[in-house]
Amino acid sequence: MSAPKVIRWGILATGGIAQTFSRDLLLDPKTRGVTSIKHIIVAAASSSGQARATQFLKDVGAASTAKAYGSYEEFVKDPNVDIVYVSTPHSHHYQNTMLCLEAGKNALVEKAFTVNAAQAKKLTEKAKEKNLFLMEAVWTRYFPLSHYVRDVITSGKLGNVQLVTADNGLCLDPEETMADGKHRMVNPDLAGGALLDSGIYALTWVFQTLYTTLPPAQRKAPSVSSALKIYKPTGQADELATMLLVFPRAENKDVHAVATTSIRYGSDPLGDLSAGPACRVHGDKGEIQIFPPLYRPTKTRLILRDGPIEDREWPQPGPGKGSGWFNGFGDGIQPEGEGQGMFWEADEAAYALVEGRKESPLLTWEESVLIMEVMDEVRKQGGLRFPEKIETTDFPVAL
Ligand SMILES: NC(=O)C1=CN([C@@H]2O[C@H](COP(=O)(O)OP(=O)(O)OC[C@H]3O[C@@H](n4cnc5c(N)ncnc54)[C@H](OP(=O)(O)O)[C@@H]3O)[C@@H](O)[C@H]2O)C=CC1
Ligand SMILES: O=C1OC[C@@H](O)[C@H](O)[C@H]1O
Repeated sequence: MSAPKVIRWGILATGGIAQTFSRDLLLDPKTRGVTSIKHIIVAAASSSGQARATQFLKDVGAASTAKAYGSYEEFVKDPNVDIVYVSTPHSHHYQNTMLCLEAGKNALVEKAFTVNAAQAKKLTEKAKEKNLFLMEAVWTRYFPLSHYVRDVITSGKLGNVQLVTADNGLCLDPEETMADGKHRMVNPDLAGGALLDSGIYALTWVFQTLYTTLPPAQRKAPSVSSALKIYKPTGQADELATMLLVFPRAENKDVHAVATTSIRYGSDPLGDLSAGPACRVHGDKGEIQIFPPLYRPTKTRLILRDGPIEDREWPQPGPGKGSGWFNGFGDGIQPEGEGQGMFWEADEAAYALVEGRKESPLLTWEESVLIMEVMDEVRKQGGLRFPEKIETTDFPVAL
């Protein structure tokens, strides 16, 4: 057996998700049956200073040779970095990713990809021009569970799919946990709000069941009707979004989808799945259900009209510490012994680098841009625009 190909990662920003991702990245890939690749972290950068980056590298268990940078600009020049994981708030993704691409670095960029579709398009154009890999880090798409659900749909088991409902409610109390309005979830300067933070997962389920499952030539953009509720304390970010999408299909087979998201109510208020599925894909021969939370589901139920009900559990492989979660509110959902599951997206990026692919078929550039277009339209219908300096496609802009 040949030695695994080593992918050298650089981590841009040292916040909550950077820590979770990095810990997952360094778990032994063999624990999930992956033998052809291996991830290492060779550098990290913090805009808060080099000491912060040094501490981060230590905390996540990177090798002592990994380099710590106190500036993103210096970091992207590091010749040892194959790919950068961009983990700043939404507001910064465009500037930070453009910085990486201009410096010739491949990039895996946290969700939501950018603030708007124009920025997303510019990034994909730059990646094309520079012949670089670029992917939006919607980790859920790369889970074995998501592969299974897409396969159920493409196999025709459900018949003609007619309706998808998907909900991602976070069950947080923003007045209590984000009282000063500065948290990235509600802060307009960081492009906060339910839609970009959490609505992206409801849309992910709608898109990966109704759009990704079609051959590219048959994919068509949906129409969008929506309503947003503005989070009053910060005034320029949403706390609740409701979206009705209609995907055009030939022969009167248009498919409807309802995607909902909220910071306040929870898809699984008791945290024990008692509220039932958070996504239902309804076909004329049956349905598949995905249980919450939609960003990290671990249970599916297949109900066919002429077959038995099939429940499946999808625990994440480990060995994780079972500790905590990364949204800063301490609501840990990672069971003891499991990894978080962020390694699947890292593996997908690594395979692409090894194979020379510039994008992933599981979330193409075109689809990321289209989803941003849908969220643009939802914000337009809801009268929500962020400050100009984070909506702009100008580069570089100091934020
Ligand atoms: N995939 C998932 O499940 C999750 C994804 N996310 C996504 O990850 C991204 C980051 O979220 P998260 O890690 O929770 O955020 P944090 O606030 O914990 O971290 C963001 C980091 O970005 C850097 N940063 C640079 N400029 C700013 C600024 N002006 N304000 C705040 N931070 C800044 C800081 O790192 P430094 O000082 O080192 O430069 C900071 O620690 C978002 O896109 C979010 O949607 C978040 C949670 C879960
Ligand atoms: O991406 C995310 O997924 C998990 C949530 O808890 C988090 O707030 C969000 O940013």
